Amino acid sequence: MPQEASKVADPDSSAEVAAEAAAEAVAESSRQQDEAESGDESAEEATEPGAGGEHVTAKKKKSRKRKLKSTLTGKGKEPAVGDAEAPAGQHLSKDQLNMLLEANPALKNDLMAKGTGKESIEQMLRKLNVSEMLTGLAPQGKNVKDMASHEFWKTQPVLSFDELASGKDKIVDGPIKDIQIDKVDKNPSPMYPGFEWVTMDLEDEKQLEEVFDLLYNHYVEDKEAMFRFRYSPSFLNWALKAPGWRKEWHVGVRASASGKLVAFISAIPIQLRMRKNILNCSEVNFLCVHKKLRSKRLTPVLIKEITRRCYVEGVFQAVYTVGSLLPTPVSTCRYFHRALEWEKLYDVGFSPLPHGSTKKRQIMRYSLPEKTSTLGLRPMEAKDVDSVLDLLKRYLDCMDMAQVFSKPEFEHWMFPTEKPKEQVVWIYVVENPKSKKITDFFSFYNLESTVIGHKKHDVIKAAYLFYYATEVAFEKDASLLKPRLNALIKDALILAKQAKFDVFNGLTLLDNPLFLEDQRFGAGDGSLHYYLYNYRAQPLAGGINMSNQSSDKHMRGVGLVML
Ligand SMILES: CCCCCCCCCCCCCC(=O)SCCNC(=O)CCNC(=O)[C@H](O)C(C)(C)COP(=O)(O)OP(=O)(O)OC[C@H]1O[C@@H](n2cnc3c(N)ncnc32)[C@H](O)[C@@H]1OP(=O)(O)O
Repeated sequence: MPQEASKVADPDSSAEVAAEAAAEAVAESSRQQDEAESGDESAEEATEPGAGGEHVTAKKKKSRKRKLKSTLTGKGKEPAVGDAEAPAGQHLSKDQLNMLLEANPALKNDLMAKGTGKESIEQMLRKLNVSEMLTGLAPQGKNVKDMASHEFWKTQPVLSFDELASGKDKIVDGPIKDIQIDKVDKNPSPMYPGFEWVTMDLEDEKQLEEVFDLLYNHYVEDKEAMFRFRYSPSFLNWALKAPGWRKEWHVGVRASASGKLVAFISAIPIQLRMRKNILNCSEVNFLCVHKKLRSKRLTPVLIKEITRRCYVEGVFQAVYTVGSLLPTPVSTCRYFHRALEWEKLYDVGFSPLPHGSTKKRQIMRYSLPEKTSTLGLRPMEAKDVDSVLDLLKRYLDCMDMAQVFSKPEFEHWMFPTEKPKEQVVWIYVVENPKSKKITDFFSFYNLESTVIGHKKHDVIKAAYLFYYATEVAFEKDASLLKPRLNALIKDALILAKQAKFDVFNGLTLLDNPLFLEDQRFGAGDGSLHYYLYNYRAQPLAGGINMSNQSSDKHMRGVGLVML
């Protein structure tokens, strides 16, 4: 699952969203400056990482680039970004504007931070265009593309910004495009000259290591490039070989001359329930392009190829998560982080020292008891599988969107029998001491982040909250759920600390808003957008309110945890 590496938002900033937008503006202007300074030629030079002995003249490179662009986009020329105007806010009714604000909680916050007090939010809204409204990044609109500027995405079967803006109540859940399997191309799409497609064989440790290396050096970073996800080979082995996995869905690109792996995209099959409909779906993840091959439009080629490989297998829908805004999220969740080793997180720049606080006070704030307190809590055992799966299924039925777990899938994800080199997932159950029934469970997985260029620490060890469920969720008295979840998650924090994790991360999905604040999770600076491919659906609650804060009034839309 992919996403943006998030860290704790600085609570001292007057409006974190505005700060985030400003940081993006700086990054954008430095990027433009870089481009202006480096010129086309050096960018060309950069397109062949590790291409070893291959000798290509600058002229040849230019003509190759032109040829490529037309082959890959199917057009001779791509219109410049921003050629087409998005519909202006003025065309929307008050109801539509309100609906947009509701669909995009970050926006209101942003407008309030930017407002002069003279204009109402509604007046400010009317000055924006639709895509700006949807993104919540309105004041930095130049970083946000409207639908027409998404040269690739506007050609794909995904919900457009305008469709959402024209009224979410009008959206009827269902496939966008009817795919005729016999018309699907049996051959891979054309690849850039000098590069070639490869189907990675992840049963081969060397090839698994190659994927690890690519991601280790080039995968998702936070906005300031301080941290980069470090998915271990054991993790990748687990994530990419879920029941029903297909080798053909582990797609790589190699530089022909050197054989170096320079790009990757993957999918695994899942059954996804969207409200009442069950979709035979693929979950797309680990899209990565070598840093020196960026902005060459290799991504659309990779996406088209994984799409083709899914279509060939009769899989016509997909789900994926991305940290950045594309057309058009079905939901958006926010990252939250609970410090376990606050001082280390402070040292590496992950957690700020709030104004007026001291290091000592922060360490105290995040201290935890040595021992767990839930009666009957213990590591899960093989004999628990059926009861825990049953509990999880009933709990996930309370969510609008969730994976439909088969027993082998449940075992793979939460109780793997194969013991990897590095432990990936932890799972605990609560057994009622009298009835011996399993009443609750929780799980978390291990995903480290590389600390880029730090003298003292090279890695942050993060536990990510995975699935959990409790019988209390089905009690008539809804007020019982919050204390129960708080007790369980507090124990999860204690166990994660015992397992030497530095931080415990979670999103605003499932019922998480019921405990994030009480368990001292801090809001992160990253969001995670959920997307569906070839499926139109009314937006789902992502656990955040109009001010982008965790909210128990906006829960139970997203029940799918992606890695
Ligand atoms: C039925 C089966 C369907 C299967 C397919 C379902 C869809 C799956 C979709 C994939 C789900 C992946 C889930 C994950 O793994 S999300 C994790 C993505 N990986 C990273 O962030 C790792 C670090 N970054 C990189 O490796 C590169 O920056 C990437 C590869 C992200 C973009 O490389 P680059 O910066 O060099 O761009 P380009 O010049 O090649 O291409 C530009 C075009 O690509 C669009 N773009 C940029 N980033 C993403 C993104 N993360 N998802 C979808 N589209 C993206 C962009 O809007 C533009 O299109 P348009 O705006 O002009 O239209």
